[in-house]
Amino acid sequence: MSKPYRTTVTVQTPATSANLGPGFDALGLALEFHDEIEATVRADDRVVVTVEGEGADTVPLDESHLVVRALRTAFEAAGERMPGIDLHCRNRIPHARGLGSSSSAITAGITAGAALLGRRDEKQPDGVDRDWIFSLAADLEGHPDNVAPCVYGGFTVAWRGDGGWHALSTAPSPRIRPIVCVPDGGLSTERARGLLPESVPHADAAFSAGRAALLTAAVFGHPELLFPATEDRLHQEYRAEAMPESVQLIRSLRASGFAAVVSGAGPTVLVLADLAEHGVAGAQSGAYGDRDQISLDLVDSIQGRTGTGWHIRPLRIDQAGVRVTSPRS
Ligand SMILES: Nc1ncnc2c1ncn2[C@@H]1O[C@H](COP(=O)(O)OP(=O)(O)OP(=O)(O)O)[C@@H](O)[C@H]1O
Ligand SMILES: N[C@@H](CCO)C(=O)O
Repeated sequence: MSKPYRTTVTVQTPATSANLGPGFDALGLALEFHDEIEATVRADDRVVVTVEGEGADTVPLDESHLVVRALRTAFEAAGERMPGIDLHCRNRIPHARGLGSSSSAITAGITAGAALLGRRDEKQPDGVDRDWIFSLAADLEGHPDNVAPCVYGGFTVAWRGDGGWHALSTAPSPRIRPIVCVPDGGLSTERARGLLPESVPHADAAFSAGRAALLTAAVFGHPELLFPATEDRLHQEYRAEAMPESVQLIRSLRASGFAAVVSGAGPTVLVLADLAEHGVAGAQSGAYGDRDQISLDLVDSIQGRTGTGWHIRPLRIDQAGVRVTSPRS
């Protein structure tokens, strides 16, 4: 017999940027802009989907909708029959741009399922069972580097080992300000993964392992090392033919000293700016001057290189990950 479900839940999920240069399929960062879904149990068995914002004209509204698949995954994992549901999606994360829209949809659906089922982790202040959600979401996505920051927030390292998926989430240095340059056109992760070779030269693998290790040090205490720490030889060049403008922009930004990388599978370009480097006196001691003004100056400076067709946005790092905003615990 099925449990009595909660009737309505609202869930927010952050955008994410994966890879961060050398951390292919492992490193990720949660960004402070969010999708939101509201799921309400219906009296009948129907699933009714409505969408506003990004993807409203393109995503399917039937059982193949990614959030619905994720909801179903949560109910099946709990051994429960999924009830009929009214699902309303407010999408702000653009699709197929390298900002983790699919991980956001998957995480939102599984979290809503967990909340409707009344599943809780009593060790967490907000009761959200993030480990359970992360494990199911990483299985559905197939790689964990967007899902981990989406679920846990902050800067994450994720991997698969004994006992399944694992992730470590930590707060990066407050000196780091992510700035995204989002183009109008998209590129699916599936296509971008199809461009990767079966194997890479040992020297390139060694180079990338070293840079990924350096990046974790840069993110925590040494943002002045972000420029060398974001060099990659595992994926960006192999995918260049599918996003020539992004690769061109990265070259131009790096030539001017910006730590610029492809965000996720692209084609968005992510700049990891060190506010101390671009800021005013006192930056090293933690007083970075007017952070918002520095960000605007950086945007101006980046805009000078992009030309039209790019949306440039300074963002804060989301430290919370997925949230059940209603009902609150
Ligand atoms: N909110 C959503 N609702 C339904 N489907 C979605 C949603 N978000 C993403 N999708 C599906 O996922 C696809 C995009 O996923 P894809 O993995 O290609 O890119 P991404 O997740 O935006 O970028 P990346 O993985 O590089 O960060 C969309 O085209 C759509 O099919
Ligand atoms: N690591 C993934 C991130 C995008 O989902 C990739 O680059 O294919």
